[in-house]
Amino acid sequence: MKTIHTLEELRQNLAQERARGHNIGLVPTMGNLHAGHIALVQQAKENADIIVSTIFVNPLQFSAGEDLDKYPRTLQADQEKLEAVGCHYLFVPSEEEVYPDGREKQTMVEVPDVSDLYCGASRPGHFQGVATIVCKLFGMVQPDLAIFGAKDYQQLFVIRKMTKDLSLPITIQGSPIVRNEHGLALSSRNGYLSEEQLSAATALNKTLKATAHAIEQGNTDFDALVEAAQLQLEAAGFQRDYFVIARQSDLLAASKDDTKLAILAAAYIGPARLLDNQVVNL
Ligand SMILES: Nc1ncnc2c1ncn2[C@@H]1O[C@H](COP(=O)(O)OP(=O)(O)OP(=O)(O)O)[C@@H](O)[C@H]1O
Ligand SMILES: CC(C)(CO)[C@@H](O)C(=O)[O-]
Ligand code: BAL
Repeated sequence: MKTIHTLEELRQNLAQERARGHNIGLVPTMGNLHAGHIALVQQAKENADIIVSTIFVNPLQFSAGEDLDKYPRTLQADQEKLEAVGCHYLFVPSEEEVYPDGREKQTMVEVPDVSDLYCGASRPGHFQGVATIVCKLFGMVQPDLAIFGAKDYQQLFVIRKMTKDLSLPITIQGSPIVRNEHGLALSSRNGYLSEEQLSAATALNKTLKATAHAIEQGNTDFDALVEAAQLQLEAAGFQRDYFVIARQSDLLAASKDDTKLAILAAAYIGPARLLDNQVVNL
């Protein structure tokens, strides 16, 4: 695997790959890689000849006071994991390479409406930052295919809409959530938690599954289900962010007649804010 830091070197290498007839799969990350990220690379390998992973802790998607500075940076361990799974290129640009005119002067990409919901409401500007960096990575790598995890369900929705709205010739694939043996979705931010908090955090997935089960059994009192779920999470030691039974089509709150649902949740435990979701198809 070749690690590349500049756009010029990336473009030279990828031009050669394209000239050989290879198509390109992109796996964007913020690093501190775990088995969830490696599954994305594996899926990319099944669908593209050459895999480019990127590591960039994108300042534009962090709000003031968030964990930008303490976000774990573990480049050497990440390189070893990507090498082992057979990734071909790792692109690790500096902030200057990505935002040469500075963050404040960067043209921004804004996906309307959905960017203001849920994670976007808790983290103002977050999805503008995500859409902008992903759009830039698409321009830098010019992949045929890009893969994102279903753990960040709203992010995947935003990226699909951006790709469609901007007519970008890139196939977007989602990849299933990878969990630990107790059902907790793997996340870099799990590393902020103590053993005790990690164990309590399994309530997030349990609560989502219980809510999904109740809906599958015919319960349509979504307001009551959401409030019961929030109380369960609080009893386990979480503090509320959001818990919503949404429609898959536009992520707005579902009504009892909707049949394709996504239960989306974010909650705080200790120093971490965790995300998870459960899809329900009635
Ligand atoms: N458990 C997981 N299963 C599947 N995909 C995942 C998982 N965790 C992260 N991903 C995906 O990996 C990509 C990179 O995510 P990122 O580097 O932010 O990792 P993360 O573990 O989600 O970190 P964070 O804790 O900061 O949210 C995203 O597409 C994300 O959805
Ligand atoms: C897609 C992404 C790499 C953009 O910075 C990030 O939001 C993430 O890691 O999910
Ligand atoms: N996995 C989403 C990246 C973020 O939390 O900013």
